Amino acid sequence: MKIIDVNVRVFSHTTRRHQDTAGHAHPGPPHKVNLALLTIVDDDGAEGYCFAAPEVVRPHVIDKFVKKVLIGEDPFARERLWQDLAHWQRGSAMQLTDRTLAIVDCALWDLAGRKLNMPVHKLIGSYREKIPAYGSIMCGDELENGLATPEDYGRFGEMLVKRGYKGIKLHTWMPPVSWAPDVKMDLKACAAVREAVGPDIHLMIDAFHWYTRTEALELGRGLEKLGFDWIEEPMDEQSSASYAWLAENLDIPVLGPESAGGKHFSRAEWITSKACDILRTGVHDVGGISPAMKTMHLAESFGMNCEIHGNGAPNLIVAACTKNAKWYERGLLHPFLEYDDGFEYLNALVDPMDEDGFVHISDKPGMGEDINFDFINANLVE
Ligand SMILES: O=C(O)[C@H](O)[C@@H](O)[C@@H](O)C(=O)NO
Ligand SMILES: [Mg+2]
Repeated sequence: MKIIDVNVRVFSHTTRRHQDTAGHAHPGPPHKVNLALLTIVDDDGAEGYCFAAPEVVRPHVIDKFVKKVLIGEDPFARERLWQDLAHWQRGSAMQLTDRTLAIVDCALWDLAGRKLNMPVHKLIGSYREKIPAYGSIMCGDELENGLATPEDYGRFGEMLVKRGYKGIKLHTWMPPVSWAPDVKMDLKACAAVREAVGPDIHLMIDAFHWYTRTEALELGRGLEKLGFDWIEEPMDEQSSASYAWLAENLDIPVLGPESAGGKHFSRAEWITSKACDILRTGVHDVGGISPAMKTMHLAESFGMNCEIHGNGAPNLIVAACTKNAKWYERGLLHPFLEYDDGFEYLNALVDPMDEDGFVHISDKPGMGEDINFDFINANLVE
């Protein structure tokens, strides 16, 4: 078996999610955005797919790196192909990113599953068929009755509990919100949600990513009084020493890193430097399902949980195949958006959640995405 082609289709679809200047999502009017579908084809005609931001799989990256490594190779040689791509990163002038490695790794897993008519989580070795989800709320905003006040967060927390969530994570207010960041307002929003949902719902925070050590300490101490499960990314994750200081000075578990580079290698350093109590990984953060699984196993070896960043089929697969993730991050959520409406390019949600707050893992072949190829091919932009 050999890979004979790697191609990218860019298509447009309609969404009400808009990105702010920090890359965080907020609701807005329907608008068209572009998305890419990477396809890897082998000489039997089997195909594997993965969705990506178009710039992550732009022609330069595909032609100069991905095709050079993959074409002519065995599609089942995922580990060697990942290692080969990873070794091309250093000389790529930062053009070959972990995001691209993630897309390629996922598409290779998808090809294997579709070819063998097996779901990927069973190829890897399934641990569970369903997992509890926490509702991951969008960053705060200044929209009337949106997420503009602590009371807005409290009301939305109540709505999420009624939907079945047993855990809720707040992303609080950050620039470009005019008056953000503000530790005291963060704590007011957290207190309003705790008041609204009661003591038995698990609560977490993912705060402004650039607080100082003393601001993060003030936030953490306040969360301890509110019985939060963890504090996430309150400071720049490029300083693991700051997180080691914070973890030393707080009782509430410190979780990370999410956005720090370095794949599973840097996450090993976060463990040995005691920079976190709960580790974090994410398929798109560490370069694919394969390195995300390595990160989960690394954490397990140290008796640690590792929480997985982000929604979507690849992250759900990692959660399905490991014991030491407590949650699936379902989101991002907002009072003005109906998450269960899904997307035009998928015929079904990849992460349906029952009324008890469990997301059920698909047994469809591959990554389990029911892709609407007719929609994609009818909305190509390039
Ligand atoms: O834009 C981001 O930083 C992410 O979407 C982030 O808001 C969210 O996914 C996250 O941090 N989850 O933990
Ligand atoms: Mg986060």
